[in-house]
Amino acid sequence: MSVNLRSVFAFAKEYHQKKESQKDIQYGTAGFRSHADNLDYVMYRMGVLAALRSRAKASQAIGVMITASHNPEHDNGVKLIDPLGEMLEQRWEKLATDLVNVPDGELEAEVARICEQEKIDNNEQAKVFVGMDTRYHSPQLSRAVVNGVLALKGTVTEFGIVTTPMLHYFVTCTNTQNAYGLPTEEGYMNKLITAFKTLRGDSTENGNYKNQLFYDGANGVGSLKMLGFIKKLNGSLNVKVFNSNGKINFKCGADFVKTNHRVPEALPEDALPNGRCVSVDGDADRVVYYFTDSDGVFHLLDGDRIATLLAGYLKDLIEKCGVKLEMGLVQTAYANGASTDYIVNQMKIPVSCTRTGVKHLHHKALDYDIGVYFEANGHGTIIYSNKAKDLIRAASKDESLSEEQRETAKRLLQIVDLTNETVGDAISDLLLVETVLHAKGWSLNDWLASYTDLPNLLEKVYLADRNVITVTDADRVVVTPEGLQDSINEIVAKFPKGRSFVRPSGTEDIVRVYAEADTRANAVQLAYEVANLVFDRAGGVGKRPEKMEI
Ligand SMILES: CC(=O)N[C@H]1[C@@H](OP(=O)(O)O)O[C@H](CO)[C@@H](O)[C@@H]1O
Ligand SMILES: [Mg+2]
Repeated sequence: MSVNLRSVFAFAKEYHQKKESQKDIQYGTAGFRSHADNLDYVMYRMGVLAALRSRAKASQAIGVMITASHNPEHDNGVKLIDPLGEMLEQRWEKLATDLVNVPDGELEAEVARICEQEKIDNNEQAKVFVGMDTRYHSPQLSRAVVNGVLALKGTVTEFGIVTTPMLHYFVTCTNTQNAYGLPTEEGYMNKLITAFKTLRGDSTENGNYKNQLFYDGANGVGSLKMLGFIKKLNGSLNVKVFNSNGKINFKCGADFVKTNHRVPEALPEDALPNGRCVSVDGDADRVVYYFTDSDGVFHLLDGDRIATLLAGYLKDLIEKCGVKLEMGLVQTAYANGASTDYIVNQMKIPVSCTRTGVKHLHHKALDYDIGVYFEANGHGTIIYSNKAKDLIRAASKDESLSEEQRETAKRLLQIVDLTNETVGDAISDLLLVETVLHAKGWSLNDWLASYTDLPNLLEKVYLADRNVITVTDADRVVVTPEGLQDSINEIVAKFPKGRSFVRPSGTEDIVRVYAEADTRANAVQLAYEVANLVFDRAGGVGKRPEKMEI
């Protein structure tokens, strides 16, 4: 079979045209994201690119996930998954951006250019996996991706509606010849549930830990899949699902809860007070915990908190079974300063800070034998090196160790199985958190007591062009406009424990302002001053940023 690149253009011109009015878009923090109406040609071209990527990677499977995660219902998006389940290599993000932005008439030449540059033989097999979230426009956009792959004579496997982490998992399983697990929904669920049940044993309650979880599915694929899990969990974890049938992410989901610092709509009455609640986002790769206490006060346990809980527990198990492994924790600048302080000074675990976006965290976490990485918004996982897995496996069989040490090593092996190492996975993460809370006999209040968050705020500022702001040093320092960083520093210096930074979002047309300080009033004032400074110095549009309620 020989592939005629002209057909890529002919197909596009006939069925997936790019209008001349389409503005350039960029492969951002998590792929392309936009209003669903603007995405047909983007999807088609990403199908083309995925086929090319597969050929460039010795015909291994490449994933294409259609989702706009935590964005509103009218948005959609697409991200590519590399052979080992990682996010697309950054060099190819640039190719993706170039391919999407050329006019139809230049498409054939652009594809030829990529083939030449990347030494791609279009007669090789191309294998592409496609998955989508529950948005009503996802099936239609999925057709466009499939057509893109077929235009290049690749083969497509459609997984239908799946969470983003499930598709990452399927890609990894396939490319490891099933060593990581079976690339089916059944295989994924069985792997997690078997490990979870083994870790939990017969008792489902322990100390302050109660076997009842309230689960906000963000009206997305996360609710659908959790309903499937519940059947297989057989009561080993009681989960009450809510927000399973409405508008995706609307007044619910992990992003809503984290950003607004309040419970989602439709929280069941029996979750109050003190019920253990959890929210995932629209594609179920993020998770946050929360509860409302007897005085009606809301408490959030976010990604920073999850990272400390999991890392602390792993550290204890590793020490107990006596294997020598270096563990590290990776955060972004959005991590609460109190969490970083706690990890470094109390837990004595090394911490690194990377740019926003899990691909950066994941990459850094690979430097450790065991790398725990989480964004504050609840997106993260744990990765275990082969060395770590080998040493733990050897310890589980080592007759020179005590029975207790061997059992601890076995427990660690189950924890490894319960982790979706390919990417942050809300369901796997929550099963890990439940396992640790259960083992410790902790309520959420016990967990909350480990450290106290600094009051913090995340604000949005609208600019004519958000890209006038460029940043460095893991997003913490503004490079342009010149002088802006000095002015931010002057404001920050006025607030005890003050910290604030500014960066353009990679998923929305906004600039984000983060602020934290010793009191809520100070954090609010700091965010307000920095947001207005950015508005004035960087070309703000629309209404000036207002002061958030205290
Ligand atoms: C402050 C924040 O939460 N930013 C999020 C958000 O990215 P932005 O580039 O900030 O829009 O979406 C990303 C994808 O889900 C996620 O990785 C990241 O953490
Ligand atoms: Mg998401």
